[in-house]
Amino acid sequence: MQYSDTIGIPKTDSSRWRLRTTKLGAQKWEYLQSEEESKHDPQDNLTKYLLDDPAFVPPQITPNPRTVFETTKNAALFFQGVQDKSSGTWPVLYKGPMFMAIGYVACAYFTKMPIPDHEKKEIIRYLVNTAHPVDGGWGLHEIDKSTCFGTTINYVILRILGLPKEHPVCVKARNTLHKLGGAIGNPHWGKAWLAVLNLYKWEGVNPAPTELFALPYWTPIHPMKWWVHTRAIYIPLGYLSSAKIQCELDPLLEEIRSELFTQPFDKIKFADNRNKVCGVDLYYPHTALLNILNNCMVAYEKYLRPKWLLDYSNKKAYDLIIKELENTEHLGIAPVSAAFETIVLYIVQGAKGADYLRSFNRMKETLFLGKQGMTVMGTNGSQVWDCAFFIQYYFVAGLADLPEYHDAIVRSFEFLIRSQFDTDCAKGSFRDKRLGAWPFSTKEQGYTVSDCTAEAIKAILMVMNSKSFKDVYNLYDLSKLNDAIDVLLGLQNVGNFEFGSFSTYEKIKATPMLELINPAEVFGNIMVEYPYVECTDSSVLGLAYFHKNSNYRSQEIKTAIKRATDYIIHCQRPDGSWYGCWGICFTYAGMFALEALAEIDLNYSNSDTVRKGCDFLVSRQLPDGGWGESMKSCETHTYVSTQESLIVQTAWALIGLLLADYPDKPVLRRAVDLLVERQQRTGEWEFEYVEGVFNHSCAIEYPNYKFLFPIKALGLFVQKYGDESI
Ligand SMILES: CC(C)=CCC[C@@H](C)[C@H]1CC[C@@]2(C)C3=C(CC[C@]12C)[C@@]1(C)CC[C@H](O)C(C)(C)[C@@H]1CC3
Repeated sequence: MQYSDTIGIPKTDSSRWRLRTTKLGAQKWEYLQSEEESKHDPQDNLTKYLLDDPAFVPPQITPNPRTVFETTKNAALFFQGVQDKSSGTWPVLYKGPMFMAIGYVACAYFTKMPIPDHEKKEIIRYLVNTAHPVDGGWGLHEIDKSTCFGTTINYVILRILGLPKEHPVCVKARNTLHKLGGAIGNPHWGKAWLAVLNLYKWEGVNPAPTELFALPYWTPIHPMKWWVHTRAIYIPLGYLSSAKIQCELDPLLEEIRSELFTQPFDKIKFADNRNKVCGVDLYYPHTALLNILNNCMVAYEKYLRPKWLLDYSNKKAYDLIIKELENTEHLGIAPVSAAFETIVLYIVQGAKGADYLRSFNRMKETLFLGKQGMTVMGTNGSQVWDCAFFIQYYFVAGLADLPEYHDAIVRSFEFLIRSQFDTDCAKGSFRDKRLGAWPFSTKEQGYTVSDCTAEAIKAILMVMNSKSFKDVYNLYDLSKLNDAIDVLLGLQNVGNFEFGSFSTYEKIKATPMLELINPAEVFGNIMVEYPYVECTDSSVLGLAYFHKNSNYRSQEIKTAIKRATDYIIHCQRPDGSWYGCWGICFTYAGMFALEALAEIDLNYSNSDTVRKGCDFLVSRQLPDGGWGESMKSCETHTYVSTQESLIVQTAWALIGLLLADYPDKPVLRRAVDLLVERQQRTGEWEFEYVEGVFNHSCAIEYPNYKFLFPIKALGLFVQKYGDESI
């Protein structure tokens, strides 16, 4: 029973939903319109699992396991039982950020594209179920306090989708918004969405001039040297803000205008509030430099900007959007930029424009349904990343050679093969060579990620090295991994910035000083690429595993590994920890770093770095034998424990310690016991707490982690100490 049920919020008939997937991993929810259709097209078991339907039939496992390995096997059986067999992936609701759905809803409203009733109902239901239980607002992410940004945009969604102003959910959220000072205190992206929807005036939004994109590339601050996400957002956002595009005003928008602010809309001096950001939202305040630049830009836009230059630079921005769509099969890199892009396409091409229609349609692949309702995910999924882990961890855990796991591994292996990039990006799109690499989600999304490439290389090789998989050797031409290695080697930072490290999508191309002009206010470290210890660790693992299997670019790989591991050692904090940016937080990074160091044979007994790393983790073990780290660690850059230990983090710590050859076995056994105790009778582990993070301030769930990491941890334990009874 969800909260929405207790207050009578309508919902769809969950038995009518079908999850359609493609061989390339695209996932789309479809709602069957009649009982009749439903009969001919029965709902599968995976969908029932995803919707928490009691009719879900869990896979057959050994009842009452007696040993650690039996426990591991049961978990492994459960997990492969919820694989989507046709694609070889694990579709899951990749949720957490609360600022994604506004893009889809605003884009549909702006372009007058109807949102079907079943989507409307479920999006409303999701928001009702995720509203803060006390004040009814929303934050930046699902476990955040209510913020002006989260509350404003999600309130606007509810209103646009038809929840009346007087509905108690709206009343409660609105009161909270007003207590936060009203929508005037929105950060830059909030203000921008409101301005696009004509619920705010562009003069109250700091400028994002497209002229930047007309600069010659050699300028050190050229936006195409920024982090891929930031530039992908600022290209269309720049277009909309430079051209001051606004949705047609209608009676509903006029009503919403009168609800969002603490003063009448017409009395607000928007221009005076460009820099006003509600205190609870602020994570990354403006620097004095940014304020000066913004003031100059405002003056420039008002008095100096020649029309021809505006047209010229907006045309440049539009061309870049078209290239982005070409490179991503119209998906765009992620939902925020995709929504802004789709509005620009509508402006330029009109309601019948082919690119607009295709982009709008593909946005639907980021919508995902769960038991709380439907929302827009952080990306179009986490398919490649999960598959690469799945294959590797079943090998590491000693499962892959057992016949019962064979077919699931083959399906994922085939998915990874299909997902390797086999084309490069369009000329003039400022993208590096990608041929041979892998993305985080799907090949169509089109963006190389360093660690995803490295983990996929390792997974592919494990299958190709195993006698048990002789039947599929012929499916893959191993020389294609050389292309992957070329891309990966090219991603290492070997210039002035953070020598030896790896970043996410590209190498660092511009100075981190650009963070001084980070305009987003709610995120840290978004302007350029940064070195990430986890990306560096995975890259070491991929390179080292490849190196053991091939002579290709052997010397260069050796050098790259040396440089990367030196970087890992160098970026350890004095207390022995590593700060993690993509998982929570020190535990996640500790695991990856210890694994990478184990790859070059550094362990507890021969390395100070490893010893300190292990001692740090062990010092955080909770009395019940597990680990638990709070999202607060990411925000404050200081280890903050949760009260209860958590299975995913217990598994992370256990993996790190096992791979580092930590000598005190009882410490490890207690963690194993905790994982065993928490396992359900079905073989699964239940969701406990969000696992991931981005940009220091936003939490995001990785629903497959609760299977992948405990399976790896338990399997490693069994490999090392034998199969102990539980
Ligand atoms: C602030 C902005 C631009 C919001 C849009 C959301 C994206 C930036 C997020 C959503 C998912 C996300 C956290 C992701 C990553 C980058 C940023 C993403 C795409 C990467 C690929 C970075 C490298 C990481 O090791 C890992 C592979 C785990 C993640 C996966 C998800």
